[in-house]
Amino acid sequence: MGFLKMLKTQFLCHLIICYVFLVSGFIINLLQICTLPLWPINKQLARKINCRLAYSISSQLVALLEWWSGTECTLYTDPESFSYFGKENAIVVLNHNFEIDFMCGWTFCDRFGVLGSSKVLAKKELSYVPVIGWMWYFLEIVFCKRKWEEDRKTVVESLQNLRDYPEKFWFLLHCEGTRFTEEKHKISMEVAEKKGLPKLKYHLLPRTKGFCVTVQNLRGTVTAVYDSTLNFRNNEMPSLLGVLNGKKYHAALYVRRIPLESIPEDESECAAWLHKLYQEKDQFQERYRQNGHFPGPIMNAPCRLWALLNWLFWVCLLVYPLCILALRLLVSGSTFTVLSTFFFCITASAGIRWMIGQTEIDRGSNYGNKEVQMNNK
Ligand SMILES: CC/C=C\C/C=C\C/C=C\C/C=C\C/C=C\C/C=C\CCC(=O)SCCNC(=O)CCNC(=O)[C@H](O)C(C)(C)COP(=O)(O)OP(=O)(O)OC[C@H]1O[C@@H](n2cnc3c(N)ncnc32)[C@H](O)[C@@H]1OP(=O)(O)O
Ligand SMILES: CCCCCCCC/C=C\CCCCCCCC(=O)OC[C@@H](O)COP(=O)(O)O
Repeated sequence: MGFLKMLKTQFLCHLIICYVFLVSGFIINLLQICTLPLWPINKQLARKINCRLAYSISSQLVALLEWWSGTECTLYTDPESFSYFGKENAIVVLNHNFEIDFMCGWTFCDRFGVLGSSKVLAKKELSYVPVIGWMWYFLEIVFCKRKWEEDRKTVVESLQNLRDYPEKFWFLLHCEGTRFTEEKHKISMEVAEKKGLPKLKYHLLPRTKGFCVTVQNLRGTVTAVYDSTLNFRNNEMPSLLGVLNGKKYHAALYVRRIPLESIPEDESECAAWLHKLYQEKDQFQERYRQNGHFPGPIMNAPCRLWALLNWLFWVCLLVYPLCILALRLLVSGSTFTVLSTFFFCITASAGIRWMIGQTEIDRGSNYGNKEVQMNNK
């Protein structure tokens, strides 16, 4: 094992990375709070500032993926679609099988300059996660409880809010609503059977309501749907802990650009359209499993230096005071100070472990684990 590779597995390195992420994150959350008085005066300026502040947080995870773990993210798409990326607002439909799919998504957002403003229909629980969840309030992320009767009003309102957003954005939808597990897959295929829909091998049955309402409310604001299918080479099952340990993964993303005009306006036709889309996605996954690549040429979307520069900036700013503090602590010799610092570090580590746990499928929700009564919603 090379020295650098060994260094990346060291707990002390992880502690420093997490410390930088947490402290910089809290500083940015605080700055975001400071923008509150600006919202009623100049909403568009407040939004633009918050996009830049959010970039400073989310790009740290991009830097971790690209520069620390060296993960390769390959983009399969046609040149025509490629020419639109980053130049228009779009709805991204992505499969939800991997613990780091959000990091790969963010990486592509960064490559096309829409990372700060990227949006998602996220489960409400994520809004309580420190740093990222709090940052999302200021980005006007759309949250849902995954209970349609309760969500309908808030989701529509949040989507309508985005109609005058001043920055180009991608709106991410994991239509499966939860991450793939064998158990959830079995149950969702029972639902598919009852609905007379073809079975899917690699996806859960998509929930159509969120997609239809998004298309309805963002018509005229977004111009296309990016049907995106993600997989990893050699059945890799990547994790955030793996990335933190410097493990290199190989992601492949296949993107088809579908103009929004071609998506039916009628709700049941729109739902049928989405089911057909997932049947096609399933075939793409099958081909990837068999051939090791997606259809379409590989397009070169190079990673940018900004994520790394932002990360280095925070490291320089925050690691020096940490060293001074540690040194002072050592020379102070006060048992009380040493013990309280020790307990503070343990609590912070437990906190960060809990945050990482949010990305782990084994600790995922029970949503989709039981079949919801059909026609009961
Ligand atoms: C060039 C590069 C291109 C792309 C780059 C890629 C990506 C980058 C883009 C942007 C990045 C931005 C941000 C990323 C950062 C972080 C994101 C991370 C994660 C957050 C994601 C989440 O939190 S996912 C969870 C929350 N989101 C969703 O659930 C969305 C999908 N869900 C819906 O749309 C739902 O409809 C709903 C949530 C709106 C409502 O939920 P509800 O449960 O009430 O659903 P439904 O009413 O729809 O469900 C009932 C219908 O489902 C049938 N049913 C019943 N049981 C099941 C079952 N077990 N499985 C499947 N279906 C079932 C039931 O029969 C009902 O059917 P109907 O026909 O009657 O509707
Ligand atoms: C710079 C390095 C920083 C290292 C430390 C990182 C600490 C962790 C940071 C952020 C954790 C929160 C990330 C939130 C994104 C998780 C997205 C996700 O995948 O949510 C799952 C949801 O879709 C479905 O949930 P279920 O499958 O129903 O359950």
